[in-house]
Amino acid sequence: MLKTSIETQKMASVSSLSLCFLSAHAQARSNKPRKQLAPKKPNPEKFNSITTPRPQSIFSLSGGQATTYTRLPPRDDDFSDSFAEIKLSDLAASMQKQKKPSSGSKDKTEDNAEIVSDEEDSGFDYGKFELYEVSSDDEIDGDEFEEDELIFENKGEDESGFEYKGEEDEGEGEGEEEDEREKEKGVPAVMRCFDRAKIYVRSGDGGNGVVAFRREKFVPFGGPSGGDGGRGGNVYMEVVSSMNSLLPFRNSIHFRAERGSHGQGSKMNGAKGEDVVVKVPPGTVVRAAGKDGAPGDFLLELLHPGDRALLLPGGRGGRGNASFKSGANKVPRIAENGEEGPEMWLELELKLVADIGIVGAPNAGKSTFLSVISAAQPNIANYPFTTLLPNLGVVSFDYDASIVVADLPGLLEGAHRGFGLGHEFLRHTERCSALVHIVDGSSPQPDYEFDAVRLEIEMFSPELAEKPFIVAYNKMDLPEAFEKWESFKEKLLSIGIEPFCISAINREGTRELINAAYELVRQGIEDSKDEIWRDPVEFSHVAEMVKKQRTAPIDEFEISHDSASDTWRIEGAGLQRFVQMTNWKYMDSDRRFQHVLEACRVNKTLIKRGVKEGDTVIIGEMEMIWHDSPTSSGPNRKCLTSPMVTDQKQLFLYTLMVQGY
Ligand SMILES: Nc1nc2c(ncn2[C@@H]2O[C@H](COP(=O)(O)OP(=O)(O)OP(=O)(O)O)[C@@H](O)[C@H]2O)c(=O)[nH]1
Ligand SMILES: [Mg+2]
Repeated sequence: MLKTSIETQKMASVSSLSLCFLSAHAQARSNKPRKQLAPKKPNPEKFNSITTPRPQSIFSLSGGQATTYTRLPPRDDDFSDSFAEIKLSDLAASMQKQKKPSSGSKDKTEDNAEIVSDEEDSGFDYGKFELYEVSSDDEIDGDEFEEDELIFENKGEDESGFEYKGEEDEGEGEGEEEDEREKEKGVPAVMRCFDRAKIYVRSGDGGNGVVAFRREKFVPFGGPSGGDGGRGGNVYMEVVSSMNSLLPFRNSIHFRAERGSHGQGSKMNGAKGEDVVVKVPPGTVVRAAGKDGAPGDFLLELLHPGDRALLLPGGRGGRGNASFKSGANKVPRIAENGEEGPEMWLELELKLVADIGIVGAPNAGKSTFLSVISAAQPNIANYPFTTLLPNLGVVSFDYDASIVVADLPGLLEGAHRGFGLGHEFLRHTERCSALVHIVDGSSPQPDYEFDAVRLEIEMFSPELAEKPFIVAYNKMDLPEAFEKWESFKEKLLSIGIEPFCISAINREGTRELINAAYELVRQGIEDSKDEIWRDPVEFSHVAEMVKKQRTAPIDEFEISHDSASDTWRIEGAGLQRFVQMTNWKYMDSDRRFQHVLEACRVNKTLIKRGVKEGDTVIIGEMEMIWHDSPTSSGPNRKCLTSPMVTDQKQLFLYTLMVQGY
């Protein structure tokens, strides 16, 4: 609705700039500590760790379809063929077959026979494999196995988790998008927020200038003395080394700098608004928020602690009437509003800056390894997916040599397609110079587990698969791991990889392993010596971009016409800024506004385009009515004649309303 009273209109225009903010919502979820189980019985026999490590050559696997890794059946054929055929859905079917008879009176041997016959079609004996695992573990440590078995049965029944979810997602192609959404919802908030955040930043508005005149004893005509408003606070983004996730942005997503103080009499300028500094962890990528789920434009990448970028400069303070004094107008009754501070929604993405990434299947001992080589204290327990978020640890080698090691959640079949947790966090290894691949030696098929994880890495990103890596065969203190070490080693040697064997829990072989990994990192640094001398990064380009937009010439505008509503819309950053800073409260503002419209040829262009009496003209947030001559305006309306306009049509300004009210 249009208001017609000029006074109320003016008041409205002053307080008109309302902004709508999206509200973001995040709920905290407690991170309940899980029960820690006792380690398995150690093998009294000692093992010989390999002490002549060599950086591994790049290993790439052929094959298409991802496969299960920890629960793969024994295979006698070529592994690359098998990858193409194994389906998780087959596995689930066989697991269900296996469960049915167990509730009845059949014994294990009967179960086994039934499953074998069922799998004659698929060609893989998953059920048999599960039974094999039961009996083998049972022999070693019956009590402990019961817990393991329970966990995997629950998964089969879709009560707890990840594997079964993967099986559902595998389903029909048409529901893929829906599945993706469900999967996204299924991830706990703490995991979603670990490395992604959406925040709102706004720099401070400039303070308003004021109209004031010096009135002192013996100074009867002291002249204009209205001070300028202070500049609004800036928004900075700074990298702090103490942060290693974006989780703090779950609680606070709005960052607004303070507005500048208003000017005062006696030529007192307003104070500058307080800056706001958004603190982010090293490795944060900043993008402008995209629309409709599309990724926004890349803005910045902040890698090193201490990096500080000016994102949004504060708005300029409005000038007071002292600044408008001139030879022609010695008593100016005009002052400007402060410039509005720019605002932005930003998407933050964290890619951890670590030198080494520890990858492997769930429960392989990755966190245990990190805990023994560094001071990090990740959760360690005898079940898969103990680690839900990446852990970082710093390993020192010398006075001045240290590396950052990242322990990632376990990788599951289909991780590259988003199953399990690995996919969420695999990208954190993109900045690593090398990988340490931990293989659980006590798993039934360590070599298949190794192949499957390698395949997942390759499917996720070929660049990642090309990074140098070291293979560590863990849990050598356990008899079952010790037995399989020789065959595992042989297999890897046959493809040109020299594996390490370690017992992370006993700290055996771990020092040699991390030294070898450090050697890889050092070598990588040597190789890319030239690249390291990066040019000093220019972080102010975002602020420059914003400034450029805001200081666009006032005579650059576009006019669009809607003939249905007789509305003319004038778009131009410079002109809009000018409108916003015009303080309609003061007498001379209207006159100045008319001058500017004439000078930048807005009136002429409108006349040329055929504007007529009573048409609505919108510039920025101001809505005005066009009158062909001063006399055609109503009695309540104030007509302003510009000295530059004589007998032609003029745009007479009435501050009728401000959009948004
Ligand atoms: N016997 C033995 N047990 C080990 C060894 N290393 C780790 N473990 C045990 O293996 C279990 C899993 O260890 P974690 O370090 O949590 O394994 P992880 O790879 O981080 O597991 P996720 O975080 O679930 O992916 C724990 O019970 C550890 O105590 C080892 O060298 N020997
Ligand atoms: Mg872990």
